Amino acid sequence: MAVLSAEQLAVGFGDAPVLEGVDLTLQAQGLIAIVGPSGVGKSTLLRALAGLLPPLAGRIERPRHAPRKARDSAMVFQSPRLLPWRRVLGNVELGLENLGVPRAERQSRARHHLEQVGLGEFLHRWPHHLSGGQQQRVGLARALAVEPRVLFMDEPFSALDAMTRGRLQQALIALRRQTTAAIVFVTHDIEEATLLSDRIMVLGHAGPRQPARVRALLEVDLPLDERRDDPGFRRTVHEVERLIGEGAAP
Ligand SMILES: Nc1ncnc2c1ncn2[C@@H]1O[C@H](COP(=O)(O)OP(=O)(O)OP(=O)(O)O)[C@@H](O)[C@H]1O
Repeated sequence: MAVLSAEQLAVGFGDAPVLEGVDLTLQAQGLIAIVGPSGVGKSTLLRALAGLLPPLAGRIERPRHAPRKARDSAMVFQSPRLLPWRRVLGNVELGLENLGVPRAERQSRARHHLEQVGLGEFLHRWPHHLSGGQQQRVGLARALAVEPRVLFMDEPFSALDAMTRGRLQQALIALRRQTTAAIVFVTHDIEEATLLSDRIMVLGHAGPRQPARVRALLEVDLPLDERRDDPGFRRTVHEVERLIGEGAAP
């Protein structure tokens, strides 16, 4: 089921597009990774798709469904931006308060999503008593709790050490089986993109003073479990590296 579609989207600031010609359809339960060189417009595209930045051209459609106490989308950033004066549970309940969800339901939804990210034991901790990886898990639970149709993640694991990052990648792979949200995941890390996604959108600069373009949209047809061990994993990583390394787009 399509939860969002974009057609010939141009995004940028003022009247100058940073990126143009983006066609994209997001399906429930899919994960698309967006990769490309620094400054190509990955975060700008994410913000436009999330409705935080008006597109300069093109159309974004978000099919409407029956009203429910949920959000169309939620964001997870590099830093989780937790409220220091609220405990873990209170931080996750926050978005549900804004949706007008009654207290008992709020608490049970927040608990459920904290358990989902492996933090069932930490409900009453203060954020500053958590590690960076645990704080990022709280941010993820907070985003999941509003049951978004699309979950936007902007380099969510890039501030973490390699081991914590690996654990959170595995947590996200497990989560994909339990959520119906479509996930859009911006990353610099091509291995991470290949590990997590079923499609990879490669953005590329098209030339000096020209807006960037979509260079390729690859299908990643590999099993989610033990994906690194599949011979197709390296092939896909190399293919994406090659696409990013290419000069000007045709
Ligand atoms: N608020 C803004 N006003 C004007 N230009 C901006 C603004 N934010 C970003 N830009 C410019 O838009 C372009 C794309 O930025 P964006 O952050 O989307 O790139 P990115 O691909 O996410 O980069 P990185 O990988 O380094 O995070 C850059 O040239 C950047 O300087």
